[in-house]
This record gives sequence, C-alpha cells and structure tokens, in this order.
Amino acid sequence: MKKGVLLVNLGSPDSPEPKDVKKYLDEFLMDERVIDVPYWARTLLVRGIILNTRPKASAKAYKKIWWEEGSPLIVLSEQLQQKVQESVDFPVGLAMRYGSMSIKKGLQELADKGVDTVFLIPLYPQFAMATTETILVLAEEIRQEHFPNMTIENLPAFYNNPDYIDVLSNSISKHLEGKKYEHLLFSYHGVPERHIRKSDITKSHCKIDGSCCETPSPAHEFCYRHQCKEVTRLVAEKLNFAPGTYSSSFQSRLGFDPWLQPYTDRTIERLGKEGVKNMAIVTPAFVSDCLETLEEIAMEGEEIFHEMGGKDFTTIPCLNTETPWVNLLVKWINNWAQAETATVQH
Ligand SMILES: C=CC1=C(C)c2cc3[nH]c(cc4nc(cc5[nH]c(cc1n2)c(C)c5CCC(=O)O)C(CCC(=O)O)=C4C)c(C)c3C=C
Ligand SMILES: [Fe+2]
Repeated sequence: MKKGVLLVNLGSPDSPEPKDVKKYLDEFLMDERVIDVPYWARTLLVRGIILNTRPKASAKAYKKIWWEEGSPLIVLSEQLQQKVQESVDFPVGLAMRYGSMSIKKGLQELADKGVDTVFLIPLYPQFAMATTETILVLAEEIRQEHFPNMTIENLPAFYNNPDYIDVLSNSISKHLEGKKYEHLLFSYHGVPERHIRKSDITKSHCKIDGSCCETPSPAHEFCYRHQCKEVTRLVAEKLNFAPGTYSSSFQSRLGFDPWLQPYTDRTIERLGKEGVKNMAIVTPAFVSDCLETLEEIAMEGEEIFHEMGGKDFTTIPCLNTETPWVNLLVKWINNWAQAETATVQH
C-alpha cells in the first residue's frame, strides 16, 4: 500500500480575461450542487442568462486582485501544498474542483507516483453541497471510472475541531493585535436556504429560524448554517469576546432566491449607520484568500463602511500558509497515515 494526500480547493479561472472567466464559471455554475435546479433550467439560467453578462463583470473584479504569479487562491494553495509536503514523507498533491487543475489530474499524478491509498482533504471547514459534497461525489466518480484499484478516504468538515478553532482563534488575535475595532464580523460565503433544507438528513429539523441551529440534531453534521454559527461561537468563547462585539453574516449571494441571512453587505451598512467607527472582518469559510475576500470584502466591504461614515476597516487574512495551519494539516495527515481504520466518509 502506498499512501498519498490530495488537497482540494475550489479553483479559479486560468486568467482574468473574460473568455477564461466564462469557461470557469460555466463549469462552476453548471454543477448541480451549486445551482441545484433541473439540468434544462440550469442550462437556461447559466448559459442563456448569467454567462452573457457575468464573465465581463467578474473578469474586471479578478483583474483587481490578480497577482503576477496568478490567481491568489491558486498561488496560496500551491504554497500551502509545498509547505505541507516539506513535513510529510509521502506525496502531497493539489487539485481544484473547477478549472484546469482537475481532481482527475491530481489523482493521476499521485497514481503515477505509485500511490494507491489517498487521503483527500477538501479545503473547506464547513460542509455544504457546494463545498465538501461536490468534491467527494466527483472524486468518487473519477475513482470508479479511472482508478478502480485506488482507495480514497477523506477528512470530514473540520469546523468544530478544537485544534482548528485554536489555530483560527490565534490567527484572529494576532491580526487584531494593536488594531482599533468595536465590532468583529464573521462573514461566511452564502448559500441558498434551499441547500440547507436539502442537506437536512432528518428532513424536518432545519427551519432556518432563530433556534434550529442551536438545538442539537443529527442534521448538524451536514448543516452549513449550523457549522458557520458554531465557528463563530467557539472562537468567541475561546477569545472571551463580550456579547454584542461580534456577529455572523453571509456574503456573495447570486440570483433572487432567499440566501442565508443576514447578508454581509447590509450588515456592514447597518454597523456604519449605527455609528460603529472601527470594525474588523474575518472570513472563515475560506482557508485561502480569493476573489471573495480580497475584492468583495477588503475592497467593496470597506467602501460600503466608509460611505456609512465608518473609519478603520480591518480585514483579517485567511489562514493561507500560516505555520500553525500548515502544522495542523500535517498532524491530521500523520494521524490518518498511522490509523489502522479508515476515516469516516460522508
Ligand atoms: C451561484 C451559486 C454559488 C454557490 C452556492 C456558491 C457557494 C460557495 N462558494 C464558495 C467559495 C467560493 N466562491 C467563489 C466565487 C464564486 N462563487 C459563485 C457562486 C456560488 N458560490 C460565483 C458566481 C463565483 C465567481 C466569482 C464571481 O463571478 O463573482 C470563490 C472565489 C474563487 C476565486 O477564484 O478566487 C470561492 C473561494 C463556498 C465556500 C461556497 C459554499 C459554502
Ligand atoms: Fe462561491
């Protein structure tokens, strides 16, 4: 048996040019776990409407944050992979759910090195149809078709792992040291409310009201909303935040269906209107900085806050390649490699 690891992140276009952004968005938005409507309706919506206008606007946004070395999300993920590889004895690969660095290529590279047992790590702290689930489903389809003799085990969503909460809390403290702020906003990527109901294994728990996420239920193992709220609660507990000095919100909604609320842009606006002069924002749904953190939060979010009379707007970077985060991944990988039994599979 030869072991290997595959880190999997979301992906990015090959370049910030509209044609590459269009190709990438086509693959991303045609995923039935991202836009979860019947194929004909998704085709009509994505190829008939969204892709006619969005690639140009998104390309503009990507151009604002693109680095000389490439997309921040890809560059940071590659740096993470290299750092993890330095501390692990077997091959560590990197793949993206969408775009050119495909999961098939990632598994092929591991197979070429003789790997037959893969520890797949979706780089998402919280489970959602559009995060962990879509990666695991695709990886299994690829395994069955192309690598039938390969075993794939995976790291489940790690939102409440005490070591992860420690690493995230320490990173937040470090970045807030010496900074003025009256309110810390935990902004998570949004999903349509419908996704939460679809992932509810009890089929009745998730009412998306004031209390379902706080009432214990087996549904929480697959509830993105609960898992986001838990990250905020656990970090606030760890860092002894006073009530009222922090809150959670959801960013990046698309379309007209109700998405998880409160929305980040409206929350920033409200905080500014209420007279908050200095705020900080952290984005724990992402482990690598990307378009959503560098443009939507750090640029657009700051602009909204300033328009509302706010002053200091501190954006806390994602964990990216911080040493404690790298060390934690290495620890999880070594634990897996030493374990006799397979990791729980979703
Ligand atoms: C339309 C539905 C979308 C769902 C559902 C969704 C869920 C989701 N996405 C992320 C993480 C990222 N999304 C990113 C970009 C992005 N997301 C959507 C749409 C949905 N996401 C779009 C259309 C885009 C493209 C950008 C744009 O055109 O505005 C990114 C950034 C990628 C990058 O290259 O930097 C990330 C990361 C999560 C975690 C999530 C569910 C919880
Ligand atoms: Fe997204």
